[in-house]
Amino acid sequence: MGKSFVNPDLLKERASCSFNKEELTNLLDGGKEATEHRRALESYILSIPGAFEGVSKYDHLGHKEFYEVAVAKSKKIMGALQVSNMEGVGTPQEAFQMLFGGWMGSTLGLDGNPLAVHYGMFLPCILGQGTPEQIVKWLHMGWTLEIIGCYAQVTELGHGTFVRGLETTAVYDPKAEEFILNTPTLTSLKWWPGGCEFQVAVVGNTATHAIVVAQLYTRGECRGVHPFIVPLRNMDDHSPLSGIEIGDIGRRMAFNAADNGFLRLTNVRIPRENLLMKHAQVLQDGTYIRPANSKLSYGTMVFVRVMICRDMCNQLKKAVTIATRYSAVRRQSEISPGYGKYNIASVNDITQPEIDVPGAGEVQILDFVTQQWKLFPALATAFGIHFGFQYVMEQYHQVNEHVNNGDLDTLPQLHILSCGLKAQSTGDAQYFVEVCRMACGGHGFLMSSQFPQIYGLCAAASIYEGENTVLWLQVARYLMKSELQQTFQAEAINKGCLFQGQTLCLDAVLNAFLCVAHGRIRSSFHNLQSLISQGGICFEEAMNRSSVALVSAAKAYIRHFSVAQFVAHVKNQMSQGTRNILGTLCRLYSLFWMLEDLGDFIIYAHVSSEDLKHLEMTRGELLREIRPEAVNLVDAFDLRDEVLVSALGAYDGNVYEHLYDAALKSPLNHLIKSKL
Ligand SMILES: CCCCC/C=C/C(=O)SCCNC(=O)CCNC(=O)[C@H](O)C(C)(C)COP(=O)(O)OP(=O)(O)OC[C@H]1O[C@@H](n2cnc3c(N)ncnc32)[C@H](O)[C@@H]1OP(=O)(O)O
Ligand SMILES: Cc1cc2nc3c(=O)[nH]c(=O)nc-3n(C[C@H](O)[C@H](O)[C@H](O)COP(=O)(O)OP(=O)(O)OC[C@H]3O[C@@H](n4cnc5c(N)ncnc54)[C@H](O)[C@@H]3O)c2cc1C
Repeated sequence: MGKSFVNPDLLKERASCSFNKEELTNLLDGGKEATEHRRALESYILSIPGAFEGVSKYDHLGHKEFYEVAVAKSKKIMGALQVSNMEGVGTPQEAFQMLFGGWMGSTLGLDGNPLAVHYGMFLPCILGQGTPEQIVKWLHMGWTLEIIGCYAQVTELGHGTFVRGLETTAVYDPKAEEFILNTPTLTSLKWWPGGCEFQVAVVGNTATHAIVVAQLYTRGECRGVHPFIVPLRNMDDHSPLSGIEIGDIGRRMAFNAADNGFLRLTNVRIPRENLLMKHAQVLQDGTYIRPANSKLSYGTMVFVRVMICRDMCNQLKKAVTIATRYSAVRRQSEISPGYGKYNIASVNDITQPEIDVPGAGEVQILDFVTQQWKLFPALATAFGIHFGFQYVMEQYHQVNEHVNNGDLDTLPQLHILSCGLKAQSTGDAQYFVEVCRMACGGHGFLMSSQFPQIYGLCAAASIYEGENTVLWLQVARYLMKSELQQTFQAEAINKGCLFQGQTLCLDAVLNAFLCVAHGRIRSSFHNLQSLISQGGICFEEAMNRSSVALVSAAKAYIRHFSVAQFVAHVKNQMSQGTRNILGTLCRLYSLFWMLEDLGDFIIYAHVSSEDLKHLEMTRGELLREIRPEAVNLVDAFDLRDEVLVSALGAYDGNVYEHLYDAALKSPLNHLIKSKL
């Protein structure tokens, strides 16, 4: 693509860096070896012929062609990974995680990935909900793509959020030792199951099986929702099996490389063994054995919510890398005459051929403080999401181990943390990706910038796996009911001054977030109690009446958690330079989110007008501190060009050449040429 040298503005940005970039990359990866391992895996995946095909290759395709290319390409990459021994760089499972975890998803040059649900949900669901025998039976076929699964998990045309209200039924027939599945109404059609084409087998490798969640009936009694493996297609010719009607629900705002489908089941019979029976069982005679906790069957949702945090972190890192590099290269307007020229002339270590930089008297748009106030909080928030994800992932493993040992005590906390972080990370990422897009002006609106795809993925994640408001209300419900309530009865003590000298003190800031969380929770609790005791209404009705404030309380609780994680990481072992820049980012993260909820900080943390003046001055200082480090910080995310797939965000910063190359791929240009 165009020039082989690096844009001089980016060279200048990279010429001075106050911290060790590689150390920061290692810190994010989880150690030096982890970075090396990731890089080797990336290179391996990218060495598969046809894996990376540049920017905007498929943007112009129609729905069907786009999906066909996506399935063929995914299948090819997966196939290559499975037949190779991966030359000691890792396992296919790790490669799948990389491809589907938001890190390399767009490497395919596509919008989402048609096998993500198969590898990210269908198989984890079997692993989490199946008995050892069921895992042996299904897992291998899944890994090798002998079968492809989709996740008709919950959502129906008429119900998504309210899982208990699903209408699909699975009635046990003890004579045949089979379940009979039905979607008896229009509203009970499974709707949205994603990731694997439901339609006619366009390229011969579409969903063959589904995990279907249905109301289980045995001996005439409804036992609640349970997961079943339902074969969908004849394995020889891929035609739908008897009683199965399947289709595609149409093009969506984004995610169009994956498809979403619908499914009608009419008297579909499956063997008893197709009920995933790790937690609840139906014996041959129809005896029902209850799970230790009815919510254990929601385990896949918990897992996926945790993984969404990682995905959002990766998406935001991409967006902020693209926007920051672009802002360092893009020159527009003058701050004062000659300001921009002076910037370039001051670079003394450019090893590039002499080039004439157009607009050299104009400034890098990254020098506009308003631009910094758009990008740097986004950058800081990417770190915030990263540390939150790390913590909840560890918790997930620990709680899973407890559950496997029969100890369910920590399940509610994990549910709440995963709901809260899923809602916060998707909300923050969606917000900041849009900010980054707008920070790139007109070019950010192009598909070749990659922003539309990234934004679409974040917007979708705010809805799927639990719509965010609903998840915030789960957090709030826990806060209102749990033992924590006792703790929150006591007012958190305001530790006074937010500043130590001129510096925003992280411990004091953390305490201010705690005061806000306590205050919000306490006030919601008192409101709830008075609605119940004086208003004479039940808990649930009182929850609904207070729900706007309850969502704020839940958000304050989770934001305090995230600030606490960030502060804890700044205190970890690392070199002084890296600690300084992480500390600066942590201050900016805290300051940004404090200013977003300033009213709460005034009420509950007693932030004064003096503090506010000081905070605004500190904002300017933090932005000035981050400015010379910004490009180096996004470089430390270590997102290769083939992973970013963006004309605006390439490492070499040759934005205009890449934009031109991408434009030439438009099929309309081929029409013009042929007429000439
Ligand atoms: C590449 C990416 C592709 C993306 C693919 C996307 C896939 C999907 O979107 S799949 C569909 C996902 N669907 C959802 O996430 C539905 C969201 N709804 C729910 O999770 C639930 O219905 C609910 C949590 C909103 C409410 O559940 P319900 O059964 O109605 O619960 P109750 O109100 O009766 O009881 C609440 C009770 O249960 C506790 N609880 C709820 N969920 C869990 C859980 N997962 N683990 C542990 N505990 C859970 C909750 O805390 C309450 O406890 P108590 O207050 O003690 O009663
Ligand atoms: C791209 C994409 C992929 C998907 N993939 C899958 C998949 O593979 N498998 C699958 O099963 N599903 C999938 N889904 C469906 C998804 O899980 C649901 O759309 C989601 O859970 C929200 O449910 P809903 O659509 O019923 O929204 P609704 O619940 O109807 O929400 C609409 C509004 O009502 C509000 N609301 C609803 N209930 C409450 C409440 N109790 N309290 C307060 N407010 C409430 C919500 O906040 C929201 O504002 C996918 C969705 C998308 C967008």
